[in-house]
Amino acid sequence: MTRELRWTELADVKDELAARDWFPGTSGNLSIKITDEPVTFLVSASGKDKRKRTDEDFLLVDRHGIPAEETHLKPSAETGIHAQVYKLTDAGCCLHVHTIDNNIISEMYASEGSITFRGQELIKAFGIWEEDGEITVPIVENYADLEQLAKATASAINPDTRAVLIRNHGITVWGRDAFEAKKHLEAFEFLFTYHIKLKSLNLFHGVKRYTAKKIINF
Ligand SMILES: CSC[C@@H](O)[C@@H](O)C(=O)COP(=O)(O)O
Ligand SMILES: [Zn+2]
Repeated sequence: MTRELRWTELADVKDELAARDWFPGTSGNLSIKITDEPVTFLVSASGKDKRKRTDEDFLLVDRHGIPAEETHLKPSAETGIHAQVYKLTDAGCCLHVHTIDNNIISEMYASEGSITFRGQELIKAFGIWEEDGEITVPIVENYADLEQLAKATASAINPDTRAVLIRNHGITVWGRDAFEAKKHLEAFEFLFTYHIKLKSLNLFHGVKRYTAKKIINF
């Protein structure tokens, strides 16, 4: 596929995620691989309003995340994380979004260092078809030093990893192509929202039961 087609593909994904309001306050970044050897990829320019579609949304960078061509554009501040994902996985596209739900999950399970989902139909979106299939998302600290953050993300990635949560920051998720990366992102966000809602309901019913018992006791 030509670079122009890949650009359009990534711009279309960006529009779809923007329509979900997954880029608040210029947060988030996206990339798509262009060549394999050596690795080059298009990455979103830093600080842009990702809801807008322009000719300056992406720039080409090398495997280290350094611009591969003369440009006045600055690659995303988190390009180093994308570079690690391309180095360590078979990813063809990598997406990073900040949502309230992925932030809540990252904070709830930060001390455990990961969250594991099981018993959910949507786990099949990750190509896991076993009856008792499960998927684990590692959680790393949100280091202000972006090189350290990229290293922490890299060390959390193993062959089964499809995404990494950064504590109170967001998710970085990938797939072999743009379609798969978006599918994985949507599936993870579904699992996060489901988990938070179920936990809130349990909490609510727990409080109600507790209150009822107290009233009876009085
Ligand atoms: C404006 S808050 C978000 C940023 O600090 C960063 O985490 C982010 O996701 C976007 O950075 P960017 O450099 O535009 O790719
Ligand atoms: Zn971010």
